[in-house]
Amino acid sequence: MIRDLMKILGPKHDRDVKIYLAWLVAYSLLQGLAMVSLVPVLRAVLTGEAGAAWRWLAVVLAAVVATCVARYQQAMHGFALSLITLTSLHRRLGDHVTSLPLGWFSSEKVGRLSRSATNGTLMVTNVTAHMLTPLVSGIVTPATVATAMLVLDWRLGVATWVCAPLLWLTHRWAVNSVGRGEELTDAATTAAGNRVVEFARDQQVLRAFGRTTEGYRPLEDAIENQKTAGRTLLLMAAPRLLANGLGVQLAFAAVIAFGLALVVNSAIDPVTLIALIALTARFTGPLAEVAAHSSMTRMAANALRRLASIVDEKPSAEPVVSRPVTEPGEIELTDVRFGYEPGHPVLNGISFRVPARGMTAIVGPSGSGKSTITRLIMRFFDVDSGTVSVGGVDVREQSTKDLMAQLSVVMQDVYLFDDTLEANIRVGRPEATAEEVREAARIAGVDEIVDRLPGGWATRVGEGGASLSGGERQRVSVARAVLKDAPIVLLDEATAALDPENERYVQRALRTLMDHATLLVIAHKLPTVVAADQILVLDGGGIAECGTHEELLALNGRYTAFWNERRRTQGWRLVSSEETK
Ligand SMILES: Nc1ncnc2c1ncn2[C@@H]1O[C@H](COP(=O)(O)OP(=O)(O)OP(=O)(O)O)[C@@H](O)[C@H]1O
Repeated sequence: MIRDLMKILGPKHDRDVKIYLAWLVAYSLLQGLAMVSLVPVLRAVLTGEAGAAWRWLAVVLAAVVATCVARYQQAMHGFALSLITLTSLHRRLGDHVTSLPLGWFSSEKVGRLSRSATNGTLMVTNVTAHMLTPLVSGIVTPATVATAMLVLDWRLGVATWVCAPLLWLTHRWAVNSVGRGEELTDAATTAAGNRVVEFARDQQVLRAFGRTTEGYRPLEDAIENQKTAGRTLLLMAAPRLLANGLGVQLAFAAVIAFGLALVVNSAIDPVTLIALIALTARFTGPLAEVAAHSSMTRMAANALRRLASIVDEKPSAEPVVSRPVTEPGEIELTDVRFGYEPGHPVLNGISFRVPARGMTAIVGPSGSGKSTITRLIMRFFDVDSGTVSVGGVDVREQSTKDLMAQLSVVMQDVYLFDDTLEANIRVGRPEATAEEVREAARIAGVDEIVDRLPGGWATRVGEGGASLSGGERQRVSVARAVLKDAPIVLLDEATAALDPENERYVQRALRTLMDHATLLVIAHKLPTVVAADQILVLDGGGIAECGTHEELLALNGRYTAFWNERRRTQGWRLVSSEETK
């Protein structure tokens, strides 16, 4: 738990944690000593030695004052650490997450991150403020008392130490069951949370297929799993926690019974026994408190471990020195093998070169790995073997900043921030002047959207660009690429037909981009394919054919089949629309 806490707070706060722990241990030790010093007081009172009683009372007082000072110090340091956790953990998580490879961001991981960043952080804030104190004092104070018992009466001391491992074992047994149960409920809660988000996001599809009234099976299953996990936690943990509390009281009773047996056999005088019973009663208090806090402590330990596991995730390997680009605008893949999961290769030793300037189109059946190629070029994932070079240099030898400076990306799923159109275009190059932003907007046809919006340039576009149509969002994305003016543009052409107006704007912007950039297009439309300087036909994890449109048609192979298929589909559409007029 402490190791995880240090990990998530970072090395900068190691010293703060150590000072806090030192005060906490000092407080727990002093608390034990204060309890022990009560024994001679009691003994003196019971035997009527007034002078000794006053002397020992002074010792008790001194021990109590020292305990209070240590308690105050540990509480203040604990609260200070809590504050540090609250203010710095989100930043630390944010900084770390931005260094992770983009392949890490699956919906399951993002769901877990969001739960850790909210509930987890609150839980961790409580660790130093409240939770560690009963845990540490619940171990150190009884250990101090039990050691002192050895000095006061070795037989009762040994009896107390014999109980300790048994108590520890029942405690671990109870706490581990809480931990396991909590892991199950956390996984089930994360899954249910993800399903709720999916249910809300996909309302359009669900309603279109009438799936909202009869219920959405995956969500119902996830909620049912969550209930089962909660019940399992309760059934697993409650009896064991009860047994743990009972164990503490039984140990207390056993030590008293043993002491009484010693008195009966005249091995110890009754006065000492009464004093030691008073001490044993104080001894069980902190233990009972550990038992009472054990489930919360275990949950906090799990939250700490989950946060620590995020901080432990390896950032993308960045080179010590980023190698400068040697062939601006060029992309080359050499014998690249890659799969998302071991044993399921997507690309099987693929090699091709995209020369600077001009347009290269990638075509191929769905699932053949077209988008995967663009992800490898952007280094969202690292190849299993082979090399991906951008600008003449292996992407692994370039810093993310240098690599991304060479690339503009226009994907099908355009995400817009809930901000103005201007701010959304400016994402392409934040330092661009207002004129440059307007010029990029004009080239991509965004100015025409602005004219129609009630607030003009100042209109907010809603979360994800919800107030714009798909075609309009793509125009904004193209404007970003125009503004960025990177030497390479990766474009995933929209599969859905854009209306002629959007199509015209997007094509015009692409021609502008092509004037001084390399265009690598995942092409879905025949005019784009025909206009390409080079066409790569992807199939079976490799390049099946490569050449210009004419060269590939002459081969009469896969490309010809693809071409004929697309023309037939397009022809069918034309006829169909004619007929409906
Ligand atoms: N994040 C991922 N994790 C696991 N497998 C994936 C992931 N992304 C894609 N795949 C799998 O990799 C294969 C290639 O996917 P990719 O998206 O590159 O195909 P594509 O040719 O772009 O398809 P489409 O034309 O339908 O977009 C597919 O079998 C797909 O299921």
